[in-house]
Amino acid sequence: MNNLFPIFLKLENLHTLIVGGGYVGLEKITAVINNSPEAKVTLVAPEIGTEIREIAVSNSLITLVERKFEETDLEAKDLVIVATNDRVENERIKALAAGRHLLCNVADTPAHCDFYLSSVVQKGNLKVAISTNGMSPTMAKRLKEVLNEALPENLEVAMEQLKAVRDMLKGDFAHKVDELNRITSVLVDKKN
Ligand SMILES: C[C@@]1(CC(=O)O)c2cc3[nH]c(cc4nc(cc5[nH]c(cc(n2)[C@H]1CCC(=O)O)[C@@](C)(CC(=O)O)[C@@H]5CCC(=O)O)C(CC(=O)O)=C4CCC(=O)O)c(CCC(=O)O)c3CC(=O)O
Ligand SMILES: NC(=O)C1=CN([C@@H]2O[C@H](COP(=O)(O)OP(=O)(O)OC[C@H]3O[C@@H](n4cnc5c(N)ncnc54)[C@H](O)[C@@H]3O)[C@@H](O)[C@H]2O)C=CC1
Repeated sequence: MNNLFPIFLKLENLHTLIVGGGYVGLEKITAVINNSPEAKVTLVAPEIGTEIREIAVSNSLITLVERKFEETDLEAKDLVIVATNDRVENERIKALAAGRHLLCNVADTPAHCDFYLSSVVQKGNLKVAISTNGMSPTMAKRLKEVLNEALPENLEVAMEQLKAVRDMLKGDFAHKVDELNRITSVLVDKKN
């Protein structure tokens, strides 16, 4: 049973702190920017890898802070991703974040995460997020590849057309729902 509650965040409205600038820090900032190119991100670490520096050079919304984490880094942040190679420090940062009611992900310790990052299938406006409840990130990555192949490319056109119908439909909410269900029933009708 997977009890995680999935939501889609508008990271451009939030300020995300990433602690750690190594391999995992790079993975996490890449995931953030690929999904939300206008995300406001501050990354703090004494050693910041060249790939992260390159990403930051071309993105003015990313601030790099080249030193160890300090508690004041949590000020005015909404979301925290902790990815240092110091487990004890990761745990301390998580506790400080919790003290401020900040949502926190600790890359190497699922038990200390308030949220997990997901594997993401993107087709235009469609986005499918996958979680294995932390059981196997590799399975999530593979399923992403399977779904990416399986989902048709023309979904974007279908979504645009449905949006046009949706914008056009007058009447009450129940009527709209009925009409949209009727038009899209072909998607779920069993063959024969
Ligand atoms: C719990 C979670 C917390 C979190 O990080 O948010 C977590 C935890 C851990 N990951 C570990 C390892 C790996 N993680 C990946 C990859 C991804 N990990 C991601 C998410 C999550 N990873 C969350 C659960 C997601 C879920 O519910 O399924 C993805 C989906 C999203 C992302 O990170 O952006 C991204 C795939 C993106 C994509 O490509 O689609 C790979 C594979 C690879 O890199 O190719 C490996 C190596 C192989 C392996 O172990 O499977 C370890 C052991 C560390 C160690 O051994 O030291 C832990 C800690 C532990 O499990 O104890
Ligand atoms: N969830 C996941 O997907 C995975 C998690 N991990 C775990 O993530 C952790 C980090 O791994 P890597 O990025 O490969 O390590 P790394 O050695 O490449 O980078 C560590 C980074 O943490 C920074 N750092 C160390 N102390 C700090 C402090 N006090 N404040 C701020 N930054 C600090 C370093 O400067 C460096 O930038 C490890 O504990 C590892 O077990 C590893 C693989 C996958």
